[in-house]
Amino acid sequence: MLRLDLNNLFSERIGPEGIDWPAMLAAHARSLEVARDALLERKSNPEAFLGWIDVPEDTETLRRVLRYRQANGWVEDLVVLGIGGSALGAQAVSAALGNGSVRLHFVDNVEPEPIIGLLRTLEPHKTLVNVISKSGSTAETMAAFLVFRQWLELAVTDWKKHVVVTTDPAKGILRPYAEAEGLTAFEVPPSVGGRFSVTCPVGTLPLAFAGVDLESLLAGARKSNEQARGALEHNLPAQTALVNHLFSQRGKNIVVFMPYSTRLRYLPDWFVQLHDESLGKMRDRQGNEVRTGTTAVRAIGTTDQHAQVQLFREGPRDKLTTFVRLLAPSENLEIPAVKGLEGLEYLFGKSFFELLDAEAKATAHALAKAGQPNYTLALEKLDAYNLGWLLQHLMWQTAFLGELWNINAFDQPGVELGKEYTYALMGRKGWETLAQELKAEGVE
Ligand SMILES: O=P(O)(O)OC[C@H]1O[C@H](O)[C@H](O)[C@@H](O)[C@@H]1O
Repeated sequence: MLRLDLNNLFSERIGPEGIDWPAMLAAHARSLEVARDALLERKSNPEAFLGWIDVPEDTETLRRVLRYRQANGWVEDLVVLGIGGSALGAQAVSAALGNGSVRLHFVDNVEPEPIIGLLRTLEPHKTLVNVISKSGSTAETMAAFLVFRQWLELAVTDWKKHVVVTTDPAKGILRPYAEAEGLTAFEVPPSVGGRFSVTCPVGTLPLAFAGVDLESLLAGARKSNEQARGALEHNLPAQTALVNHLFSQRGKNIVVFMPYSTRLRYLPDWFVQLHDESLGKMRDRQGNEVRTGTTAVRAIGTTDQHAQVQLFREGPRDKLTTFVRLLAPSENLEIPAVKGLEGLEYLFGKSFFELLDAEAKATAHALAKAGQPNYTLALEKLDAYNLGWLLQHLMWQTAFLGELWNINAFDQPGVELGKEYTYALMGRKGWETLAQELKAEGVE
């Protein structure tokens, strides 16, 4: 169950910047319904990149992923070679819900030392390498694959058994390679963008090895679909999209995303890509220069109360904070009394979850008292169903915002130039002219 607490957005809590929620919801009801209908209408067009809506209904692919997991019980270490949307979802969910049966490692950068260190620890015979790239050509992922491919061939006789590919069904360098070498391969559906791909094999294959209950993860995602299709008063993603929209209009250009959970420590990283890469756009759908976007900032409660809350409370009023809380622990831990530490008697006999929950409520209220708007998404507990629900909720929220802001939330043209400069600096064939231009500009 996902519950929304908007109290710290209302004027009785945060003063003049507060909103009259019933009035705002009524005033924007039509535009939210139009947005929802537009998204549902466009989703049959693969070019609209709305395939993530229906992925949680695709039980056939899920069954194939689970069969592959079943057939590879020998795996003790799974190395994911992927970056951005090809790594962040599986990293967030496995950190939250992985049961440790298989150790997951994420190679999502090209700093050499961590990769060398990982290679030194791995037992090749017990290692499966899942190279994941929607485009099938991302430099970092391909460089890592070249190293791991050679490492396997030198170490084991049947290296092909130790590689599984997740990429576009037709495009890119990886797909023809997988076919030519007869490697097991899964698909990133063409209609699903990387940052929306956690419920397709990009996420579910590593998560199957991490021991995550994938049926429940997808069932939770379907629950969010149900809400997004339903009446506005139950449409939580439309509501949180409206909150983000209203406060971006009030100059809150930063959205802090702060789960009160160490197990959710990588969720903000996944959300940052989803939010920033979807909504930070130069042009609207008609090509007008608009430069939309609010900046997502990672934070974890209670930890970052001791690092960032000073700024969140007393700094500029340029932030909207989203808290994620759990309504119940999966396990709990009692705080014992200790003789001689009577100054801590307020903790004696209490539980860690009580302290976590108190700190979450205290921080949210302290921000509200300083006129800093914040709202809370509360999960019944941290399990696959509720996390799947939250992930799909945040994807819908992002999609609704893209509609409200009249932008394409599903492309990322802004990342291309950096890639082209990289090709030029690395001496890639065909990029010689650009390399010359860079040299003339003092970049080489
Ligand atoms: O999955 P890939 O094609 O390797 O892309 C990995 C990532 O890099 C791209 O440049 C985009 O910024 C991301 O949206 C994407 O998730």
